[in-house]
Amino acid sequence: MDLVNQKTSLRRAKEQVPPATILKGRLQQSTLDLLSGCDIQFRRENRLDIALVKNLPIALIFLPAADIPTFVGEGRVDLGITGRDQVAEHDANLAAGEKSGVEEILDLGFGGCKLQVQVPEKGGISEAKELIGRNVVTSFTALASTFFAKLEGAESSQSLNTKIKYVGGSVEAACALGVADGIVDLVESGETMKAAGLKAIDTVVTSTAVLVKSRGSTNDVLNLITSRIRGVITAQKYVLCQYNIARTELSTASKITPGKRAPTITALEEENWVAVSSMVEKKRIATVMDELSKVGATDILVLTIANSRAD
Ligand SMILES: Nc1ncnc2c1ncn2[C@@H]1O[C@H](COP(=O)(O)OP(=O)(O)OP(=O)(O)O)[C@@H](O)[C@H]1O
Ligand SMILES: O=P(O)(O)OC[C@H]1O[C@H](OP(=O)(O)OP(=O)(O)O)[C@H](O)[C@@H]1O
Repeated sequence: MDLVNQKTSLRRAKEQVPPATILKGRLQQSTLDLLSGCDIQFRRENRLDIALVKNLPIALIFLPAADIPTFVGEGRVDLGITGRDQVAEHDANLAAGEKSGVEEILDLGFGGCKLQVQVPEKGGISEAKELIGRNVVTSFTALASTFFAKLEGAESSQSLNTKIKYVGGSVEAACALGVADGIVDLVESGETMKAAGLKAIDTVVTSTAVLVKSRGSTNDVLNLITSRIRGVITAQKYVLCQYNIARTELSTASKITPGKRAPTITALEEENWVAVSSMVEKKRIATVMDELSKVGATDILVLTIANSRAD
């Protein structure tokens, strides 16, 4: 990668367009989809980790998920998208009493995984406390140290008996290679863990992708982007449910579909009947439709929400 060009364009972009948002790696595709839903238009040159947005005064900087909390925390960029696990690791590295510069604004709902303590399936260890004083390998040394410090009742992670060792990747191989008695690693589908003959015995952090901002940072563009992202996330999470119901059953039906604030009720030409329109969480919609049918709702329709501006 041409670092000189990259640094120069980064400097130029920062001078021209201060607010920036950043992303790279595993969470990238979902993030790009999200930005596209927000109508944030940009063209990324081949091999360049910075892109100027065409229709807003911002630059996007593509960085590894683990580095994003540092850049956001130090106020070098205003907004970031990364895993909550990475923010937690960054924060666990802060000195005692030091306040994190990273503030979570929004759970983005994708990139779900868990940072878990894992041991060999056939090794006889079944609780994390049995690893005290032994070797634990991880890429998340700060979170693992804090976790075992708590288990040990240690004053700080400096006085730990458990030996926490860092490796950058293929953490799951550490037990089989005799480097570790247990590991602390991310689990999504669980396939890597299973293939390595490991089992999870505890959870350190549950994570999803989050939108973070630099603490105290606020400006119109930042608020605009946050509001657009919130709108797209809400639209993805909810559907619009419409149905007709006899007025006598309205209060029962409204309890089934209370909406985000309240359902919209419209009178029908037919006396004593109303039409109801309400946002319902997508994952609950089948059950909600069953319940509505049971209380006599008719013409139940479910509509996709393309976008939204709602809190
Ligand atoms: N199965 C998974 N393994 C690792 N990370 C996952 C998984 N599922 C979701 N994530 C989230 O993605 C983040 C990792 O993103 P990151 O871009 O650093 O990793 P990557 O995809 O390995 O890319 P890179 O090539 O830059 O290392 C994690 O911190 C976590 O929040
Ligand atoms: O539960 P799963 O769906 O199997 O995903 C979890 C695995 O994915 C990640 O590794 P990655 O593929 O990023 O490679 P790495 O081991 O080199 O970090 C993570 O460190 C786990 O090993």
